[in-house]
Amino acid sequence: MILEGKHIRSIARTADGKGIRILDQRQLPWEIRWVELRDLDAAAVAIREMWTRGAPMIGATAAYGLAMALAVDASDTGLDAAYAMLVETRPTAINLRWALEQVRTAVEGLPYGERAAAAYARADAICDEDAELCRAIGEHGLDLLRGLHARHPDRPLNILTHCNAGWLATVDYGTATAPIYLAHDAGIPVHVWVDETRPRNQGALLTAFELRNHGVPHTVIADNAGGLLMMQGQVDAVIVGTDRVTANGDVCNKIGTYLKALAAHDNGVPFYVALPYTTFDPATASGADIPIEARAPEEVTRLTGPDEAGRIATIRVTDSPALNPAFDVTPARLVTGYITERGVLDRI
Ligand SMILES: CSC[C@H]1O[C@H](OP(=O)(O)O)[C@H](O)[C@@H]1O
Repeated sequence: MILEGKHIRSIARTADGKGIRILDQRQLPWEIRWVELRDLDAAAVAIREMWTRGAPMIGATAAYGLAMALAVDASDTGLDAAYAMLVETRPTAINLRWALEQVRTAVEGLPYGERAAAAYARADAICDEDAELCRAIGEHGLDLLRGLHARHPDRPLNILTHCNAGWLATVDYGTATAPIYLAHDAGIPVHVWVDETRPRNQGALLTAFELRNHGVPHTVIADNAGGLLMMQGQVDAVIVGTDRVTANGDVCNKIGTYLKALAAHDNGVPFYVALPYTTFDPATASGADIPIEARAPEEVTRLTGPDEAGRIATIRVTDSPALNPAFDVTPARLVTGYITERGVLDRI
């Protein structure tokens, strides 16, 4: 999306076409560091260690990771080994498995010498498709926000979002942010309450960075402040992204999303989930069946970032044991609607 005044995507092929170029999101917003991933191992590390993250972005990176692997070993054994390594990097976002299956289907049955090119082509198409899907999510979400703003045209529309479901989490536009960007660009005054999103602070670090670059008014809040704001009538709608929506409409998303949905339900605030259908997983019956990624306790017990002098420091939040589930599940009954490329749906 907009970065340093230019419209760019969050992932692209390297100049020689063999690798990919992504932003190392661990350094944002303090440093805009583009990195080149040039083989399978680099792609796996980047996903597992969250250099790059967000369901569609994880899928796109994995797709190219498989292509890079096939450029080295296009045998069935090599394909299976690369697939297994990539699919194990993060268990929750369905886009990872979906994208790997797309590439595997595109190459299976081809002569070994044609597989790498077919894999790169499918990965390219996944990126182009994702950008278009997210733009369409934005268009349908724009209609929704236009209607919400018409109820009180005298003041900005206040949207609360959790984590980062922005263009950094996708190839372009984002999912939850796409309607926000399009509404802002259409002249609808919109303000965003940005949940900091402990423990990795994707909201305070990444969503706030995106909104600043796009010129969208926003305010970072502690995760625990959203309920009060809703009770005070300061939130017109909640829009979040998702890592997987199951057959019954349950929504898996960053830890803390469920608590926002409960507060929204209790205060009559509409709660929307924005997703491309590539994040819909009809093969999983309900949220109870989704593997919830458990990440390192140190993400909770330590904080790392620049001090006032710009020196990177790590502080100890606590020396006690910590539990760090990365996602939770919001039951479909708490979801007002799903903003998709096919429209805003009251059921998926
Ligand atoms: C558009 S998918 C965004 C989704 O992914 C994030 O998870 P993570 O930062 O761990 O990759 C979060 O759940 C976002 O809502």
